[in-house]
Amino acid sequence: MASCTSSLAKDVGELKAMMKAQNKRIDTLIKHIKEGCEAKEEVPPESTMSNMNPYIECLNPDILYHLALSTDTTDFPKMFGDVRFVCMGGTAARMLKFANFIMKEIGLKMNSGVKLKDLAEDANRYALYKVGPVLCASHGIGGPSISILLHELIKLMHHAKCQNPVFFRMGTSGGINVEPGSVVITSEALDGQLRPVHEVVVHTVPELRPTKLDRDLAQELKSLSDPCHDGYDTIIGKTLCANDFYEGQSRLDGAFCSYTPEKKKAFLEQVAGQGVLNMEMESTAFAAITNQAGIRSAVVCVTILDRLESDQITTPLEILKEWDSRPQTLIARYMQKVLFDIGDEDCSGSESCDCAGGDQAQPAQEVQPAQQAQPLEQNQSIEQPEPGDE
Ligand SMILES: O=P(O)(O)O[C@H]1O[C@H](CO)[C@@H](O)[C@H]1O
Ligand SMILES: O=c1cc[nH]c(=O)[nH]1
Repeated sequence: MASCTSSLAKDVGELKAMMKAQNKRIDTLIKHIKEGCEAKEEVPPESTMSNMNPYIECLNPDILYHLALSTDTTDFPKMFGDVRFVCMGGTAARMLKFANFIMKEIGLKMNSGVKLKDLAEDANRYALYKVGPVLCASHGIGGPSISILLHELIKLMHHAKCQNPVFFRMGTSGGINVEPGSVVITSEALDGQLRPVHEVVVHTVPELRPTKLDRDLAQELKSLSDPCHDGYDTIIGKTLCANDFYEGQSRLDGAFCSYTPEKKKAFLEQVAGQGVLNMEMESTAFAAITNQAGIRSAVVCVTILDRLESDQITTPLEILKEWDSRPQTLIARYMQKVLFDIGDEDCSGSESCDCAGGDQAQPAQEVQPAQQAQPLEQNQSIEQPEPGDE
């Protein structure tokens, strides 16, 4: 009964938020109608990506090889110009699951019988789904894999003239002295030598790029967790990013092992003593590359074991699946907040708003009509069923 009531309350809250967003949009449209045709058509500004390679402008077309997208066959501003969130995770299945989940969470629908289309399927490398303002991409395993994807996604953002997109990595990790199933939001990503850098070797010379993540974003994400209600902890701490799952993470169960169990224990205790809560394999590249492009970003990973207890992952698949969705739930809450939480706007002068001015909460950014409870439009990942398909 209690859970039914709280689920209804959540639905009502979401519907109210969506209606407020609709009302705000209607106000804008009414204003435009009043201003009539005198209003000039807005030219989209350039993207907000910083430090872009100047030679990109010489590429005609620019081919994003690993995504099978090219500027001569795709209208990037039309197709991707509305993207506000880019979510990345290791596997295609996770990202498809997230794309379907976030669709519902932000009030979008597809007709029954259609399914999401992988926009990068022709390249057979990464999966790419678009759902309204959310782009979801799988990045594979390790720094080189996520680095290639980030180069191409940032160029995609640049060509599409995207404005201030926020990037997330939603992953799994090995916790250190952390209850399995907990969610860790990374405060600082450290490499295998415990340096807060991502090393890129250019012309034989190692360049060290800082792995800066957005502190405010991490705090805001944490504020959206609710350990009592969620049933698990969400904590902020350092993440060790290794170049390998086995020896790179001091496991004793790889094909080779050059250290003793005592050395392993000492290493894990040493890093835990330095504030490291978990280990995974992409956070340094993700943090450094998004930082270089001036993109706000966060790494949110569930811990699937406590490395002080074991190396092998023995948790049943069903439980792992549920844990896998925990970072997704938190990130979805953030997106809902940004898209719909417009409770404190002063709507006293509104022509369509029925609230008596200001429940608390953050000002929300405007939601485009195509992002509200409507069928997805043409620039989304929609695949029509084949004749005869269910
Ligand atoms: O769960 P994902 O996103 O794949 O991330 C973690 O899992 C992989 C290793 O199993 C590494 O890529 C590590 O970073
Ligand atoms: O122990 C773990 C679990 C998931 N991913 C990792 O990189 N390490």
